[in-house]
Amino acid sequence: MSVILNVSMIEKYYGNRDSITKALDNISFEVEEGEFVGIMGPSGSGKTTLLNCISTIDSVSTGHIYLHHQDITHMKRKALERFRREQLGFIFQDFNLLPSLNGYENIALALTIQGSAPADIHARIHAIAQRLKISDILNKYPQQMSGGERQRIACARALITQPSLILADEPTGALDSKNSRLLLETMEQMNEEYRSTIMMVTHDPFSASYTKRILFIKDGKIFNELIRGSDSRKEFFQRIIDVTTLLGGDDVVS
Ligand SMILES: Nc1ncnc2c1ncn2[C@@H]1O[C@H](COP(=O)(O)OP(=O)(O)OP(=O)(O)O)[C@@H](O)[C@H]1O
Repeated sequence: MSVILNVSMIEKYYGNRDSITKALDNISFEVEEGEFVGIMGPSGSGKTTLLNCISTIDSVSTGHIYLHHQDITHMKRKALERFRREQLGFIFQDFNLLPSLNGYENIALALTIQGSAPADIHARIHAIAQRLKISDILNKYPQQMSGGERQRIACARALITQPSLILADEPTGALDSKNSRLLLETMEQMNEEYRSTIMMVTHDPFSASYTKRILFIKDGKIFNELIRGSDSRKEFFQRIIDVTTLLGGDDVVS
């Protein structure tokens, strides 16, 4: 397997000389193509900052991030926009679907912007919709969908351009347990069937147990790493609970 993402000695400071927060403190790791990686850690530990630096929504203070060996920390605005559109897929807690477009149009948007032929768009959407079991909600508008349906449309939208990397920030945050489970199974399917490389920030050990590897962050540093290996999801869940208990903070479940 080849390394797709290389995060090298990144630091991120917020604020000014009077009040500085070191949100990321010398973080380095690699992600291989086809991995499903979880990022966990207490509130304020730097999880979202890390994801935002990888997605280029935020910039690093020092260090480098390479995607497919391209340094994404030093790109011009136009190149950045293109990079995000073509290389990344996003799944957010609040779905971020456009309310004036139906499910089909929301999924199609990136391909339409890229100038793909309508017949090609149609074929790709229907293939993905069948796989993710959303064919019968493609005509609905976001306000007519349940939270779980919206999030599955968001997954299809993230998949449709076959991005190098899918970034998810607390994707189950607004879902009940049944829809969380459905979404996580969808993401597992995206990872296993489409070989999508996924990074997911979560504070929830149940969600994290669907990943194959977890990086735990504390005070902006990598504190621990868990690899699922041949563990069942339940066994992995228990190991995650052990680390979150050790880590403290808000990740401890009672
Ligand atoms: N725009 C900003 N300006 C100043 N400080 C910030 C900014 N964004 C984040 N921080 C600080 O950086 C640190 C890391 O924040 P971050 O949002 O990455 O944490 P997190 O692990 O995602 O937390 P949570 O689980 O609560 O979402 C925190 O101390 C936070 O207060």
